[in-house]
Amino acid sequence: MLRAHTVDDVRRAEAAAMADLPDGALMQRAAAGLAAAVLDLLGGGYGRRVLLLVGSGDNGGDALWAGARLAARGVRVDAFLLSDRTHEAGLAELLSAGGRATRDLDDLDPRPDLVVDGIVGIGGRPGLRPDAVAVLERFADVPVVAVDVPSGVDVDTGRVDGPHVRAALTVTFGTHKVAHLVDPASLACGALHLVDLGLDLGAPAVEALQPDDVRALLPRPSVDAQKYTRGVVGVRAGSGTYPGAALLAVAGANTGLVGMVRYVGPERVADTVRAAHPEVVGNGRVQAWVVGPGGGDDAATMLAEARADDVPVVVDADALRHVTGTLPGCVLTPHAGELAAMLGVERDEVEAAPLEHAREAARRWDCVVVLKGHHTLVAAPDGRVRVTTTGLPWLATAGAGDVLAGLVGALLAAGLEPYDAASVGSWLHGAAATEAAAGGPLTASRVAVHIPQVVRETLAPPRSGMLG
Ligand SMILES: NC(=O)C1=CN([C@@H]2O[C@H](COP(=O)(O)OP(=O)(O)OC[C@H]3O[C@@H](n4cnc5c(N)ncnc54)[C@H](O)[C@@H]3O)[C@@H](O)[C@H]2O)[C@@H](O)CC1
Ligand SMILES: Nc1ncnc2c1ncn2[C@@H]1O[C@H](COP(=O)(O)OP(=O)(O)O)[C@@H](O)[C@H]1O
Ligand SMILES: [K+]
Repeated sequence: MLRAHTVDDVRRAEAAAMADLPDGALMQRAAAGLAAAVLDLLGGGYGRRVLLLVGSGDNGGDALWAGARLAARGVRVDAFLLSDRTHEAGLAELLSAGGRATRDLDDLDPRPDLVVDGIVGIGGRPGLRPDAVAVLERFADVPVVAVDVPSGVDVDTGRVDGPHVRAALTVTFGTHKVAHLVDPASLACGALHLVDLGLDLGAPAVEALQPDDVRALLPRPSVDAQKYTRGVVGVRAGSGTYPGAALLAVAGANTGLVGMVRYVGPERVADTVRAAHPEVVGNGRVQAWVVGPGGGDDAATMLAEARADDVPVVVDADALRHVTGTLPGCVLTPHAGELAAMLGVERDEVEAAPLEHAREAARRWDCVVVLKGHHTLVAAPDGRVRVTTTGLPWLATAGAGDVLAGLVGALLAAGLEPYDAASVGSWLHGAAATEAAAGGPLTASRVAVHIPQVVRETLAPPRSGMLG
């Protein structure tokens, strides 16, 4: 599991670790990891040119200590000091290693290969001061390595309300922070690199499933399995106006993860579904329903009929408009526009603070909420949140959400808890999209086709060192 903690969690863990360590030991670990990551990105040291942007706190200290290590490797290092206060020991170390420091923009090497953002870290308030904005604008074409977090983002919420750094790489320390995973701040981080500090941390604020976690959670048939013991998922989707949504939701449900798939909808749509998926049968008992994709005016009835069965329901698309009370055990799968309409706020507000809105929705409807987007959030009513980091922007295509709803329904029917079904489904969906895209465009149907292959690769046992 990739885990992200709040600033308070990190401060507590750092204080505990520092009590047992010599002064400055954590900063040395951080600086060593940062310097190594920078050298890696530069492809070497000697003759390269690096500009450090140095703020007043320990984030600037990390940059200076790392700069000293880079200078010792032959990198030409300039430090631009943004504050009257500077980490003194770090600055002295940089200067004695042959680096330069200035407060004058015009003294800087005009063509650095890389900018290191040590403006602020976890102690920063969101936004940047004009002097920081000016220097970032001057070197706008140069890739930035952010120290700990891209300066200017709100570390605990992932909001970006003002100017902020856009990094190609973020080198963080001890643990990931919420802003590394949650949009829109995650979009400013670039690639992530974690330097271990040996901190002892508690429960994370948000987490992201990794292949091992998905492997452990994936349903698989027991040796004595029958189709009914593996679970049956039912899909109530599609209408005369939107028959395709039924096909896509069924395609997401019918990837072999359950024993059987049922489809309930208009006869003409059912004929199309059966033609494409001969395994699919009609109405009957199910362990989970998927309702809403392409439901149009029938969505309210679909939801009411599914709810009458007292099994978990994945509520998607048109059915989301008919959610009135709490839905314990169920999963809602809105995108930002749909969640905004449900909460009575503007879409922009949800997009600016998806974590806050997903958590609020999960609490309000007492169920798991999947807020779809670049980094889809899966929020549980008790406050836990998982972030999906698989997938790619090509997945933002019509019908992709229908496939996801079907897939999550199948995992629910197979017996996963709603939080696991939603997060594993979203992870598989993203991974299948990446496989389907293979570096290019994709359509929603292709995402469904690639799900079995992703499941296969995820289930394959990790290679043992001894057996090769
Ligand atoms: N505490 C520790 O043991 C460790 C801390 N480390 C580093 O220390 C950082 C935290 O250091 P600090 O607590 O000193 O805090 P920061 O360096 O993040 O920033 C705090 C300083 O920046 C100023 N500031 C706040 N918002 C600003 C803004 N928007 N624009 C300009 N200046 C602003 C504040 O006045 C304050 O002086 C971490 O992010 C990490 O990089 C690492 O060295 C690992 C060990
Ligand atoms: N920028 C992005 N990067 C990666 N995935 C995205 C991005 N934007 C949207 N997605 C994903 O694309 C899918 C779109 O689903 P949805 O909005 O429901 O479309 P539809 O209603 O047409 O099916 C979701 O799984 C969402 O997480
Ligand atoms: K920073």
